[in-house]
Amino acid sequence: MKEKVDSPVTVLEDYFRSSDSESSSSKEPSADSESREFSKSASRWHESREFSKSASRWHAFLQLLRSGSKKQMNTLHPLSVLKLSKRMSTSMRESILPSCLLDATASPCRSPWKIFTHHEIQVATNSFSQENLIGKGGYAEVYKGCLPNRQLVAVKRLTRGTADEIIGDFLSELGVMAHVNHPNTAKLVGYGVDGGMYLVLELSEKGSLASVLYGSKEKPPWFIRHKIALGTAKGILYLHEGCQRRIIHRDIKAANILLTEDFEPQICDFGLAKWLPENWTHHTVSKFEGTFGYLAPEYLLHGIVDEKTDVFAFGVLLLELVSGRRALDYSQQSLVLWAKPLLKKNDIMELVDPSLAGDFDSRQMNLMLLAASLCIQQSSIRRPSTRQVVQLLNGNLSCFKGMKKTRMPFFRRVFREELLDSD
Ligand SMILES: Nc1ncnc2c1ncn2[C@@H]1O[C@H](COP(=O)(O)OP(=O)(O)OP(=O)(O)O)[C@@H](O)[C@H]1O
Repeated sequence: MKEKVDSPVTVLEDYFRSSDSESSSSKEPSADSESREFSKSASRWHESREFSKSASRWHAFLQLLRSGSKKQMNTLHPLSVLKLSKRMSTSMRESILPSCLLDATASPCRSPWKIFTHHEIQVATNSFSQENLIGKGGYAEVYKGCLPNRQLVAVKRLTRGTADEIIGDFLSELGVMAHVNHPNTAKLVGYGVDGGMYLVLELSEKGSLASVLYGSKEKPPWFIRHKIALGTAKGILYLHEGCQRRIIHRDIKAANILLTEDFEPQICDFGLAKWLPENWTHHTVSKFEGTFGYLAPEYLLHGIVDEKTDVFAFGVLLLELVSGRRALDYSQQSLVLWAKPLLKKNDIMELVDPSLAGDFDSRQMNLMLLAASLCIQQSSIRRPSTRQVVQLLNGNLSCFKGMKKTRMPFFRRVFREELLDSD
């Protein structure tokens, strides 16, 4: 339907006029209690920041592996394996890592994921034929595959770096993928460690959001863009708050949002994901990784990683959904720099993708632009939490009550008139 376009701030205006007595009715996504159960007993492995160099930790790790308890093996945190593995020589790794991760033919531990032999993967992907190649990133090639039971899968073959780096990247991504379980995260079917490192995922029929937004002539209509925005926000909220550990994805972007047959978004590519202990405010990384166009200023300048890193990238993704423009265009112009002055002027007609031809729900558009402008704030403190972003996209503005008090200067500047109304 075509509707009159107001400004994103009119959403707040309406809200502040009538909301003080109103209580929130929106439902928050519930935490995934199953996945909390999943690694309760592994939590003792994560009391410290890093698996330190100390021999005692190695000893504990070896004890756990040797104890042979299936329960303990199943709940052993995959990250533990990675962090330890980085300090392992190949021969040590071979001698102590669960054999199910090293030898597909001799697996004693039962897992919900299938372990594929190289032959099975070759058959499924038609020997990695070029026709089956459906994606290529900086770290991997992704092939479409068909299993004997006719299930369609995506086989991610890790390609970048030395053998040890590939094993590290593989264990890292496998660890996170094996841990997450949400409708808006990609689904692991199994893995292979024979003749290479392979992650086998459910195939996303529609490919990635990037291919749908930029690679096809038929641009997605508004209701699909809105569904993708909300589903992606819920997926990120699950990573930040819903699963056992705080997970920061660190590479939220259109190419990492897969789409199912009915355009349900699924976050994929956990290759850069970081687990943060509960009591850490943030983590600082020295190695620069991620995708230009989506990087938060504090990450670019100081390597600071926390939930707000993902919130910033999600703001860029919202701008892509609204404008149909890439985060960085062919002349390397930043979408954020292009959009900021337009957001400030509320120049919605200039911001919105012309291919929508004005066909969108104006309230949803206002909410999305408001969410985008908050997410791409320069200062990470001023960005909303992912929970607030989900609330906002759901049309629930109650979170602004708190923000109104705690972040007055910002709100005075951006929503001055609305605040006057509500006061
Ligand atoms: N399950 C899947 N179904 C369909 N296509 C997929 C699937 N997984 C990945 N792809 C495609 O392959 C591309 C690359 O995958 P992925 O992002 O995991 O690789 P990567 O090398 O880790 O990328 P990056 O350089 O962003 O880190 C995706 O953008 C997507 O187009």
